[in-house]
Amino acid sequence: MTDVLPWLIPLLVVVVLGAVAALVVPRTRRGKQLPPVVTPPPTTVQPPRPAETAPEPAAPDTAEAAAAPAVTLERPAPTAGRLVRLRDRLARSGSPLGARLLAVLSRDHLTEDDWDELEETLLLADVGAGPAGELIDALRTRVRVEGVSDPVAVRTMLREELITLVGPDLDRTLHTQGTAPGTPGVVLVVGVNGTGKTTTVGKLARVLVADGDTVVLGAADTFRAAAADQLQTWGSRVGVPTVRADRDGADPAAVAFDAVKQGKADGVDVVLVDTAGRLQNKAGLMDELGKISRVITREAALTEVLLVLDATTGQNGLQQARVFGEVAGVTGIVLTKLDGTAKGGIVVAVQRELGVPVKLVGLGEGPDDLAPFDAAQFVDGILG
Ligand SMILES: Nc1nc2c(ncn2[C@@H]2O[C@H](COP(=O)(O)OP(=O)(O)OP(=O)(O)O)[C@@H](O)[C@H]2O)c(=O)[nH]1
Repeated sequence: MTDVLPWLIPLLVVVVLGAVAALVVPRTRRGKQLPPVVTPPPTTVQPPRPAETAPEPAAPDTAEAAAAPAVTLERPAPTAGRLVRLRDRLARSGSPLGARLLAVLSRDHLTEDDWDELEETLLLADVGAGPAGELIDALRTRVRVEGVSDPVAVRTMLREELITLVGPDLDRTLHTQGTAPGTPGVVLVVGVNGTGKTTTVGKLARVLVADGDTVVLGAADTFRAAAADQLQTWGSRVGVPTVRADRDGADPAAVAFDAVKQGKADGVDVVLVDTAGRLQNKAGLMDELGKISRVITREAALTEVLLVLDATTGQNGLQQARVFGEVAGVTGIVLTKLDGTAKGGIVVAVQRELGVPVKLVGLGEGPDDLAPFDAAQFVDGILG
């Protein structure tokens, strides 16, 4: 017996420990310590990819270095003064308008034909009949009363009247601040396909990052397969994560909801949600955008609904604007591709059409070619 005792004691200890473990583990599994069984979520948060412009990593010394390539984030250009910086683009796009107006107004003794020519120039630049008529009336009155003739005075007069037409007092603030403590501002970006929505969301993320905000992107354009990749690349360049669906054609409202939820959980300042741009019938559009808005507002208030319009599409763009204005509760307009058109007058027309101010303008395909809109700077741009 004394020979067996040294073996028996450890054996007993092992048996007792085994019994205790058998009793405790199942209980713990039923309790709170262990995570619940997780079903795969419909969306995933994609951390920023290494920036495309990151330098090629040097040959790594260790396996760890190879697994973690250096990420070089881009530093977006400051937003202050962007429109002034991009003024040459406007001057190029608007010069026929500005130059032609000035040329006619500088003539001695303006005739009826001259006034007709002015009106036609405004109409060709998509200003719209109503606003064009108002501008002509205002200019006629001033020419009659003030007898303006010297070129500098003519330019000043035209500048003042154009600024009045564009609306210097409209509130063009981009509402990106959450309305309740702990909730992000939520910006929903809508519009017809190809107008530049995804690009605008990417550029806007850079604007916000440049201004010191933290951002999450929601890729709710689940219709175009490449849109989420495109958005994720934009975000990656400035260290902004993208919430996206795991499969094409997923419910855009679910993605929008998850993005806002994620933004709230992460305590970010702003969530930007990109949407699909197909213009089906009005009822379908209304259903889809309505559902997206409804599910978002379960998590946080929508602080801005931006309608992206392509400035080169003229009257067609206005027609689209009308439909989206009716169904999406648009609070601001982004006018893209102003660099590619001489029809800067669309700024005036679209504001009149929707009763909503232009808040941002796209002036090129470059990452920082999006500028906050300002009436005076815009007019200076088109007058050259
Ligand atoms: N010149 C110029 N091109 C622009 C501007 N904004 C966007 N684009 C270009 O317009 C094209 C379409 O842009 P996207 O952002 O893919 O358009 P989208 O509205 O998201 O399109 P869908 O996803 O199909 O709905 C791209 O080639 C952009 O580079 C701009 O301000 N100026």
